[in-house]
Amino acid sequence: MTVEVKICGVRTPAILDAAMTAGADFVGLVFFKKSPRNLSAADAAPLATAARGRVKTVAVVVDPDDVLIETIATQVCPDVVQLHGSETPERTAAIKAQTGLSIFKAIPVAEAADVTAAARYEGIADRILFDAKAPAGADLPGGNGMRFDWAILGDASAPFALSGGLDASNVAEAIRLSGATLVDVSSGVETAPGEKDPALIAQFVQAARGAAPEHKKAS
Ligand SMILES: O=C(O)c1ccccc1NCC(=O)[C@H](O)[C@H](O)COP(=O)(O)O
Repeated sequence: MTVEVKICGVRTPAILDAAMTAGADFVGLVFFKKSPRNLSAADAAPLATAARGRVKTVAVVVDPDDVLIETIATQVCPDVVQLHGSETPERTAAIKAQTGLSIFKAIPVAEAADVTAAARYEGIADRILFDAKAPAGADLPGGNGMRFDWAILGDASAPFALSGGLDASNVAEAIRLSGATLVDVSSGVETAPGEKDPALIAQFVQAARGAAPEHKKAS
Protein backbone atom coordinates (compact mmCIF):
# COMPACT_ATOMS: atom_id res chain seq x y z
CA MET A 1 0.00 0.00 0.00
CA THR A 2 1.34 3.43 -0.94
CA VAL A 3 1.48 6.05 1.76
CA GLU A 4 0.38 9.50 0.61
CA VAL A 5 2.47 12.59 1.32
CA LYS A 6 1.49 16.18 2.12
CA ILE A 7 4.04 18.98 2.02
CA CYS A 8 2.62 21.76 4.18
CA GLY A 9 3.42 25.46 4.12
CA VAL A 10 4.16 25.87 0.40
CA ARG A 11 4.53 29.59 -0.34
CA THR A 12 6.25 29.97 -3.70
CA PRO A 13 5.95 28.63 -7.27
CA ALA A 14 9.47 27.15 -7.01
CA ILE A 15 8.59 25.12 -3.92
CA LEU A 16 5.27 24.07 -5.41
CA ASP A 17 7.23 22.78 -8.42
CA ALA A 18 9.66 20.97 -6.12
CA ALA A 19 6.77 19.25 -4.30
CA MET A 20 5.12 18.23 -7.58
CA THR A 21 8.40 17.00 -9.06
CA ALA A 22 9.05 14.95 -5.93
CA GLY A 23 5.62 13.36 -6.33
CA ALA A 24 3.75 14.80 -3.34
CA ASP A 25 0.02 14.03 -3.24
CA PHE A 26 -1.03 17.17 -1.33
CA VAL A 27 0.41 20.61 -0.70
CA GLY A 28 -0.72 22.73 2.24
CA LEU A 29 -1.38 26.46 1.87
CA VAL A 30 -1.45 28.08 5.31
CA PHE A 31 -3.87 30.92 6.13
CA PHE A 32 -2.80 31.96 9.61
CA LYS A 33 -1.33 35.42 10.14
CA LYS A 34 1.14 34.47 12.88
CA SER A 35 2.72 31.76 10.72
CA PRO A 36 5.94 32.28 8.75
CA ARG A 37 4.12 30.25 6.07
CA ASN A 38 1.06 32.52 5.95
CA LEU A 39 -0.51 33.37 2.59
CA SER A 40 -3.31 35.72 1.61
CA ALA A 41 -6.03 34.35 -0.65
CA ALA A 42 -4.62 36.53 -3.43
CA ASP A 43 -1.14 34.98 -2.98
CA ALA A 44 -2.51 31.46 -2.76
CA ALA A 45 -4.83 31.57 -5.79
CA PRO A 46 -2.08 31.37 -8.48
CA LEU A 47 -0.35 28.58 -6.59
CA ALA A 48 -3.62 26.61 -6.45
CA THR A 49 -4.19 27.23 -10.14
CA ALA A 50 -0.70 25.94 -10.98
CA ALA A 51 -1.29 22.89 -8.80
CA ARG A 52 -4.68 21.94 -10.22
CA GLY A 53 -4.73 18.44 -11.69
CA ARG A 54 -1.14 17.76 -10.57
CA VAL A 55 -1.25 17.83 -6.78
CA LYS A 56 -4.18 18.40 -4.43
CA THR A 57 -4.25 21.66 -2.50
CA VAL A 58 -5.14 21.83 1.18
CA ALA A 59 -6.20 25.14 2.74
CA VAL A 60 -4.95 25.09 6.34
CA VAL A 61 -7.02 27.31 8.65
CA VAL A 62 -7.40 27.83 12.40
CA ASP A 63 -10.91 28.45 13.80
CA PRO A 64 -11.92 30.27 10.59
CA ASP A 65 -15.03 32.44 10.39
CA ASP A 66 -17.51 32.05 7.53
CA VAL A 67 -16.02 35.00 5.63
CA LEU A 68 -12.53 33.49 5.52
CA ILE A 69 -13.93 30.13 4.46
CA GLU A 70 -15.98 31.76 1.70
CA THR A 71 -13.00 33.81 0.51
CA ILE A 72 -10.75 30.75 0.33
CA ALA A 73 -13.41 28.56 -1.27
CA THR A 74 -14.23 31.07 -4.01
CA GLN A 75 -10.78 32.62 -4.68
CA VAL A 76 -8.41 29.70 -4.05
CA CYS A 77 -10.72 26.74 -4.81
CA PRO A 78 -8.71 24.17 -2.81
CA ASP A 79 -9.41 20.45 -2.90
CA VAL A 80 -9.40 20.11 0.89
CA VAL A 81 -9.89 22.33 3.95
CA GLN A 82 -7.71 21.41 6.95
CA LEU A 83 -9.15 22.60 10.27
CA HIS A 84 -6.24 23.09 12.66
CA GLY A 85 -7.93 24.85 15.57
CA SER A 86 -10.55 23.97 18.18
CA GLU A 87 -13.36 23.45 15.69
CA THR A 88 -16.15 21.31 17.18
CA PRO A 89 -17.75 18.46 15.23
CA GLU A 90 -20.73 20.77 14.61
CA ARG A 91 -18.51 23.57 13.24
CA THR A 92 -16.61 21.02 11.14
CA ALA A 93 -19.89 19.77 9.65
CA ALA A 94 -20.98 23.36 8.95
CA ILE A 95 -17.73 24.15 7.10
CA LYS A 96 -18.08 20.95 5.09
CA ALA A 97 -21.66 21.91 4.17
CA GLN A 98 -20.64 25.51 3.34
CA THR A 99 -17.80 24.49 1.01
CA GLY A 100 -18.77 21.05 -0.23
CA LEU A 101 -15.07 20.21 0.13
CA SER A 102 -13.23 17.32 1.71
CA ILE A 103 -12.21 18.10 5.30
CA PHE A 104 -9.08 17.14 7.24
CA LYS A 105 -9.50 17.70 10.99
CA ALA A 106 -6.30 18.07 12.99
CA ILE A 107 -6.31 16.48 16.44
CA PRO A 108 -3.52 17.60 18.81
CA VAL A 109 -1.86 14.65 20.53
CA ALA A 110 0.43 14.50 23.54
CA GLU A 111 -0.73 11.23 25.11
CA ALA A 112 -2.90 8.20 24.30
CA ALA A 113 -6.04 9.77 25.80
CA ASP A 114 -5.92 12.55 23.18
CA VAL A 115 -6.42 10.05 20.37
CA THR A 116 -9.96 9.26 21.54
CA ALA A 117 -11.02 12.86 20.73
CA ALA A 118 -10.96 11.85 17.07
CA ALA A 119 -14.02 9.61 17.47
CA ARG A 120 -16.21 12.73 17.76
CA TYR A 121 -15.42 13.57 14.14
CA GLU A 122 -16.22 10.15 12.68
CA GLY A 123 -18.55 10.48 9.68
CA ILE A 124 -17.93 14.25 9.61
CA ALA A 125 -14.26 14.79 8.77
CA ASP A 126 -12.97 12.95 5.71
CA ARG A 127 -9.59 12.38 7.33
CA ILE A 128 -8.21 12.82 10.84
CA LEU A 129 -4.73 14.33 11.04
CA PHE A 130 -3.00 13.48 14.29
CA ASP A 131 -0.44 16.22 15.00
CA ALA A 132 1.79 16.91 17.99
CA LYS A 133 0.10 19.15 20.56
CA ALA A 134 1.72 22.58 20.57
CA PRO A 135 3.29 23.71 23.84
CA ALA A 136 1.16 26.04 26.01
CA GLY A 137 1.55 29.61 24.81
CA ALA A 138 2.97 28.65 21.40
CA ASP A 139 2.18 31.04 18.54
CA LEU A 140 1.30 28.21 16.17
CA PRO A 141 -1.02 25.22 16.71
CA GLY A 142 0.96 23.32 14.05
CA GLY A 143 4.19 23.51 12.12
CA ASN A 144 6.31 23.45 15.28
CA GLY A 145 8.53 20.50 14.37
CA MET A 146 7.49 18.62 17.51
CA ARG A 147 6.76 14.90 17.60
CA PHE A 148 4.84 12.54 19.88
CA ASP A 149 4.92 8.81 20.56
CA TRP A 150 3.68 7.41 17.24
CA ALA A 151 2.98 3.98 18.71
CA ILE A 152 -0.06 5.34 20.59
CA LEU A 153 -1.86 5.60 17.22
CA GLY A 154 -1.69 1.85 16.69
CA ASP A 155 -5.38 1.41 17.58
CA ALA A 156 -6.74 4.52 15.86
CA SER A 157 -9.31 3.77 13.17
CA ALA A 158 -7.78 4.01 9.70
CA PRO A 159 -7.29 5.79 7.45
CA PHE A 160 -5.63 8.66 9.25
CA ALA A 161 -2.84 11.11 8.63
CA LEU A 162 0.19 11.74 10.84
CA SER A 163 2.28 14.86 11.34
CA GLY A 164 4.51 16.47 13.89
CA GLY A 165 8.30 16.49 13.77
CA LEU A 166 8.58 14.20 10.75
CA ASP A 167 11.58 14.30 8.44
CA ALA A 168 13.30 12.02 5.93
CA SER A 169 15.23 10.24 8.66
CA ASN A 170 12.24 9.25 10.81
CA VAL A 171 9.20 9.07 8.50
CA ALA A 172 9.58 5.37 7.65
CA GLU A 173 9.67 4.42 11.33
CA ALA A 174 6.72 6.75 12.04
CA ILE A 175 4.64 5.01 9.35
CA ARG A 176 5.64 1.57 10.60
CA LEU A 177 4.76 2.32 14.22
CA SER A 178 1.58 4.33 13.66
CA GLY A 179 -0.11 2.73 10.65
CA ALA A 180 -0.64 6.16 9.05
CA THR A 181 -1.71 6.17 5.41
CA LEU A 182 -0.81 9.83 4.87
CA VAL A 183 2.16 11.71 6.30
CA ASP A 184 2.41 15.49 6.54
CA VAL A 185 5.56 17.56 6.99
CA SER A 186 6.50 21.19 7.28
CA SER A 187 9.53 22.04 9.46
CA GLY A 188 11.30 18.79 8.53
CA VAL A 189 11.74 19.97 4.93
CA GLU A 190 12.83 23.51 5.84
CA THR A 191 16.22 25.16 6.38
CA ALA A 192 14.60 27.96 8.46
CA PRO A 193 10.98 28.68 9.48
CA GLY A 194 8.99 29.05 6.27
CA GLU A 195 11.99 28.29 4.00
CA LYS A 196 11.40 24.98 2.28
CA ASP A 197 14.24 23.11 0.59
CA PRO A 198 13.68 21.15 -2.67
CA ALA A 199 16.28 18.48 -1.82
CA LEU A 200 14.75 17.88 1.62
CA ILE A 201 11.29 17.61 0.03
CA ALA A 202 12.54 15.02 -2.47
CA GLN A 203 14.26 13.01 0.29
CA PHE A 204 11.12 13.07 2.44
CA VAL A 205 8.81 11.88 -0.33
CA GLN A 206 11.24 9.11 -1.26
CA ALA A 207 11.57 7.93 2.34
CA ALA A 208 7.79 7.90 2.85
CA ARG A 209 7.15 6.01 -0.38
CA GLY A 210 9.53 3.27 0.65
CA ALA A 211 7.70 2.63 3.92
CA ALA A 212 4.59 0.63 4.72
CA PRO A 213 2.59 0.41 7.95
CA GLU A 214 3.74 -2.71 9.85
CA HIS A 215 0.30 -4.25 10.33
CA LYS A 216 -0.56 -3.71 6.64
CA LYS A 217 2.58 -5.41 5.25
CA ALA A 218 2.00 -8.74 3.51
CA SER A 219 3.07 -11.59 5.78
O1 LIG B 1 2.63 25.28 9.49
C1 LIG B 1 2.12 26.26 10.06
O2 LIG B 1 2.71 27.34 10.16
C2 LIG B 1 0.75 26.13 10.64
C3 LIG B 1 0.18 27.24 11.23
C4 LIG B 1 -1.09 27.16 11.78
C5 LIG B 1 -1.78 25.97 11.75
C6 LIG B 1 -1.22 24.84 11.17
C7 LIG B 1 0.04 24.91 10.62
N1 LIG B 1 0.62 23.78 10.05
C8 LIG B 1 -0.12 22.58 9.90
C9 LIG B 1 0.51 21.40 9.29
O3 LIG B 1 -0.22 20.64 8.65
C10 LIG B 1 1.94 21.00 9.56
O4 LIG B 1 2.43 20.32 8.45
C11 LIG B 1 1.97 20.06 10.75
O5 LIG B 1 1.56 20.75 11.90
C12 LIG B 1 3.37 19.47 10.99
O6 LIG B 1 4.32 20.46 11.16
P1 LIG B 1 5.84 20.08 11.46
O7 LIG B 1 5.90 19.43 12.80
O8 LIG B 1 6.56 21.37 11.42
O9 LIG B 1 6.29 19.15 10.37
